[in-house]
Amino acid sequence: MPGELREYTLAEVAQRNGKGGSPTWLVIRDIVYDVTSYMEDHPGGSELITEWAGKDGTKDFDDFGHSSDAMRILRTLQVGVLAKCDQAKNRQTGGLKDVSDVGSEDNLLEKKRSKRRKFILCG
Ligand code: HEM
Repeated sequence: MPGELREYTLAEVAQRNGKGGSPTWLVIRDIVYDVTSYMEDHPGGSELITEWAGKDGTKDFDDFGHSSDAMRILRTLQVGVLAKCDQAKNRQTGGLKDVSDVGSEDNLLEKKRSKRRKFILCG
């Protein structure tokens, strides 16, 4: 569908880690970004981004407390969204901000759906 963003698994993102001529992708809050063209312009240096190449850099990105300018640049670099199954995995490994979410009905439903998607998308 036009305008709809492709889903990528963490494994697919990991293949775009800037090595061997691949582009540099990273995940921030379940969105997949291609930051290849921005690396050299990054005020914090390219090394900080390289550290998170092919991975989920949400925590470090947030820890710095980037400005709305940074968010605006980020939006222009979006290439996709993280596959739902991996979003769930991220939450289980500490991405979940609010522990009260864990047992909610929505969350359980989402977990069930995620399991199904896991089978389809993430093997
Ligand atoms: C995930 C890894 C990242 C880390 C750890 C990180 C860290 C930092 C740090 C430490 C600075 C401060 C540099 C200084 O003042 O000397 C900075 C600035 C900045 N970064 Fe990042 N950064 C990351 C990714 C990104 C990405 C992906 C973008 C945008 C596409 C971005 C955009 C900016 C901008 C615009 C600034 C200037 C200050 C501001 O407007 O917030 N950063 N970053």
